Amino acid sequence: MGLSFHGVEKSYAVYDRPQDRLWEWVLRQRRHRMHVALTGVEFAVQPGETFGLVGENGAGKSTLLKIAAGTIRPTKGEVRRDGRIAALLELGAGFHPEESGYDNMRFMAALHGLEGDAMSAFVESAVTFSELSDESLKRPVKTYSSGMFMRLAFAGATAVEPQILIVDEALSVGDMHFQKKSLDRILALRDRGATILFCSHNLYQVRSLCQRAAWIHGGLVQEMGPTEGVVTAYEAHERRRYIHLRQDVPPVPSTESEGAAHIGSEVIQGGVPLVKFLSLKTETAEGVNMSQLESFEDMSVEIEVESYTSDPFHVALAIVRPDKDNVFGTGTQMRADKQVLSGVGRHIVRVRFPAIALLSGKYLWSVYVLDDSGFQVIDMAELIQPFTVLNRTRQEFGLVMLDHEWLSPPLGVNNSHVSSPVDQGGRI
Ligand SMILES: Nc1ncnc2c1ncn2[C@@H]1O[C@H](COP(=O)(O)OP(=O)(O)OP(=O)(O)O)[C@@H](O)[C@H]1O
Repeated sequence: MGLSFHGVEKSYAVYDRPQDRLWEWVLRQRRHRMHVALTGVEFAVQPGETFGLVGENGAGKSTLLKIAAGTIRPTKGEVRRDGRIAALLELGAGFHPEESGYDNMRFMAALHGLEGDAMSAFVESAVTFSELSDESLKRPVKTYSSGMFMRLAFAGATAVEPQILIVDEALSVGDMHFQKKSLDRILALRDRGATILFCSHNLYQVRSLCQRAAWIHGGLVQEMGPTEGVVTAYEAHERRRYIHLRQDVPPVPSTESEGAAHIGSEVIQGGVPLVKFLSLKTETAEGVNMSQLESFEDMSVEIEVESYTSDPFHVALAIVRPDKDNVFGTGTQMRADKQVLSGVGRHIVRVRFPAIALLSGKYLWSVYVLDDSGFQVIDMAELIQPFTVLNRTRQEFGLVMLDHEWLSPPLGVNNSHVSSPVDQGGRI
């Protein structure tokens, strides 16, 4: 069923100097030490499931993906794959640089065992998806820009409908238009029941795409289960690591202009975003963009974006703590009517928070512009417009006021002589 790992372990032989490999062979004397990159991996991904892998650099994710794809063998244990597999790893690594785009697609088809009409259909499907011109496809691939190269590689890798798909940061292939196209192809495969193993440093994408996830740490599966819990645990670990490394916690922008450093297209790979975040404005009875507000005030938020395309998109926003914990996030893709925005020009999104239930503390905003699937981030502005909330009217503490009701003792009863089992435990 799908893809499963049984007691998988991978160790690499590490040589201090390249020549030690030769000396070891000549002298028949061990000149290496073993580095255990992965151990005790045991889980299964079901058909139709998208399973995420998260973890810091060097944790062992790529090793696990390569073992899943069959490009390297585990030292111990085994992987079972039930179905045709496509791996979007090291895209284009098998290309012959001197050969044309067309010929490389024919080689790929031959590797899949395709001949005649089936080969022609494969090549046709791949070159159409790549959107490369006939002239480009006749040239050797070594003359391609890296974007063109990756587009053809992605198109070829997904031209045979896979039942198992291994994806490693492949969603950052090419420009925004192609990234969206690639993501749509992956989502379509998922909807048709493919088993997907998805590895990314983009935790937003892992959260939105994957039902379950594993956090790999030091070659071990540190945590595994429903995505939200796993990613949250990993984020908490990363924060602790960051604080430990930096000693002094990085300053959170304290003014709007400092916050703006995080805004904009530099976060987008491949150029200018097709929809750009412009501004966020908050309003309470006290005024606009107040840096301080009271708990339980009515507040409205207005976000302005500009679209340079007629493609539909969504806008999401989050209230965030300075340590980056999300307090609350929502987006137009979560509205009951799932209404998308579309059309070239400026758009305004307004949200009202009646009697906002934030308690005393410092908060910031994060805004995301997303494609129509709600997965791909087109533009974002994180940790902007800090504001402080003061809770002057109530004594409850914490981040937010939760609706609650005291059930015992009943209202208005003087129970000073009554003791319940809970009271005996010293709690109320
Ligand atoms: N061919 C190799 N020879 C020796 N050690 C290796 C080899 N490939 C990977 N390693 C080591 O194995 C460990 C896991 O590496 P891996 O590439 O799987 O990590 P990763 O989680 O994918 O990291 P990243 O997020 O940076 O891609 C690292 O310590 C790495 O140095």
